[in-house]
Amino acid sequence: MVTTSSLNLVFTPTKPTSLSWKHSFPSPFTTANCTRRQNRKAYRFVVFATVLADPKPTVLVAEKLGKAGLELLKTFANVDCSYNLSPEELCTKISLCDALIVRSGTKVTREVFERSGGRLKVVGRAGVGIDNVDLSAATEHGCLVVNAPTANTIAAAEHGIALLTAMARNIAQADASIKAGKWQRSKYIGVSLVGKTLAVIGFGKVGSEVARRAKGLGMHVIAHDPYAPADRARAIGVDLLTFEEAISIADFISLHMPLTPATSKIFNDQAFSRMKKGVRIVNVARGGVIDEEALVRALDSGIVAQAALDVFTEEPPPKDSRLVLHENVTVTPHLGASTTEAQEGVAIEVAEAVIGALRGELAATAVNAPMVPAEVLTELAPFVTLSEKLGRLAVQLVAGGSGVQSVKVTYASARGPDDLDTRLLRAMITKGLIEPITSVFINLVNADFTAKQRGLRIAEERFLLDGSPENPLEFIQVQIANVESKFATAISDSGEIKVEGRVKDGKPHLTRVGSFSVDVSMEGSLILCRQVDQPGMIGSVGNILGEENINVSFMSVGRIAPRKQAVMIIGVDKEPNKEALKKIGEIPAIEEFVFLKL
Ligand SMILES: NC(=O)c1ccc[n+]([C@@H]2O[C@H](COP(=O)([O-])OP(=O)(O)OC[C@H]3O[C@@H](n4cnc5c(N)ncnc54)[C@H](O)[C@@H]3O)[C@@H](O)[C@H]2O)c1
Ligand SMILES: O=C(O)[C@H](O)COP(=O)(O)O
Repeated sequence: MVTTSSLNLVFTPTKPTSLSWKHSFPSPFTTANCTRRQNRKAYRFVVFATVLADPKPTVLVAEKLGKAGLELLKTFANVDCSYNLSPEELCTKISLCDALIVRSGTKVTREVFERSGGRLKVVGRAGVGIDNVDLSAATEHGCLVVNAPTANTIAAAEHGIALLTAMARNIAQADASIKAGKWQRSKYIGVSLVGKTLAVIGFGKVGSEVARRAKGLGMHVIAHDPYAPADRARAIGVDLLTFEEAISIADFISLHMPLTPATSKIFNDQAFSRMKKGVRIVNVARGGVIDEEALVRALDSGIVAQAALDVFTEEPPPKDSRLVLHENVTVTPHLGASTTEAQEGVAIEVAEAVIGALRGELAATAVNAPMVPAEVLTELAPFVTLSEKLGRLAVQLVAGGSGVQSVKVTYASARGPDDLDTRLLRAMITKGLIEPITSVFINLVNADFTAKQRGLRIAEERFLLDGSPENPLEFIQVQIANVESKFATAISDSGEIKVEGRVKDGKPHLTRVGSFSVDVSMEGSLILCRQVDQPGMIGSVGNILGEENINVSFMSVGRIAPRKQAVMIIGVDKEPNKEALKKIGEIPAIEEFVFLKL
């Protein structure tokens, strides 16, 4: 069975390679089972290797982080805690940093990535919302973004409930009144929650915890979330409705979705006009999901009786903000995640993720890389190495390399397409294809972007084999179409450069070049020769290399038939000088040859 898809990945590196892994941090594959604090079974990601001159990386912590997280970071990195940096100060410092940790108060803009000069490898968001990080720019610059998605969930849910109850009983206003010397019992009559309908918009981690707690208060809870599984809602006794249905029947609305282009100002004049008169709104998500001027109009007209807000479009909001000063509005300064417990948890969660990413380990909380289950990664590890080497080898066979635009990758496997996740392999082939001909560093994050930018199209094919699906792959074939080769032998009968490899005893092997079957371990550097098949060839080439003190690690000959043409592959420990290569080319029986670095 053959299926085809074009390159559509965001992703990358993995195991150290001689080009990309020059520091002594442990390999991602030997440390894959890093411990995570909570709920970490789900997914891990292959991140990347960094090239660091200083054995210790530098982590810039730009906002206050819990002590335990800082201590953890200090065991691994030089930690620079510089709070309240101006945008310009951040951009100036960033070129000296391998990682940056922020909360919601720091805008990590495109300029930050540009000014990092490629050194910034990971941005850690000590919290959930990543709307303050320019994810596209991070991806384009191959910078991983990780967050701390679970440690502040309960704190945010509790804050939502605190605002809900405080708003319903006018706690903040009554407190201010009594402190101003007044005693206004009839002014601050509240409303009851029991039996009222609460619409939770965004039924994720925080939303579902709010729903659970609101049910405990005797409320009827409904929710809207286009992506939430119905069974999760059912399990808590919550009906999932459309946006219009949910907002039109609710007495209270609590917001818990991320700020995205789709949710920006979703609560606008039109939405408010559909609500029940006297509705009450809580927002501990993001200020930007509400059109704040429209909310002021809705409060003035009485459509919205009260609002309790922890988040604002601009933080801090302007001192004269009509919304903040409105008598029916209760506000807190983005305190949802601000409990001692949550901040310690978030700090550890983000510190672990950042350290793991800098070590090149598999990170569980990446937000701009594809999710690949840990067990898949472990199984595919040797094929990951093979993929990169095949890409690296194939592109070096192209005459003038940079004209590569159309690549076909064939995966031969006894597994069905659904049982073989090839995203990692495809990215490593991309890495192998692009890195030798550019100065671009390719990793899990930017492989897709870089390939697209270069107009490189990678089509994937599955070749379904009979037999046991125990081994994920039998072989991988990389073909480059519409190019000339500097080693004509690598061109297959159908006109493409073709190389094929397999994993043998856990090691990558080159098993085909063009139409020739070969079998060599893919290590170090290779000399590929096409020659007339005759005795003494191995000795002739070996002598020339010996004279230059170049160690030969292996030799392999593949031939069509005795005394006809053969392909000889010689593994060498270092690059022969020009003179030695010239002498090899002058051996009469050698028709063509090429030197390749793996
Ligand atoms: N105030 C705070 O201090 C604080 C603390 C934690 C989280 N938050 C914010 O709360 C929000 C939720 O956090 P979380 O941890 O529950 O995230 P989450 O990813 O677990 O949940 C978000 C949910 O929103 C849903 N969603 C996406 N688009 C939607 C749309 N158009 N309409 C309705 N639902 C939509 C998603 O499907 C998801 O289920 C985020 O914006 C986060 O930044 C704020
Ligand atoms: O998205 C979040 O995690 C919260 O908004 C918390 O933000 P903070 O880290 O700035 O408190």
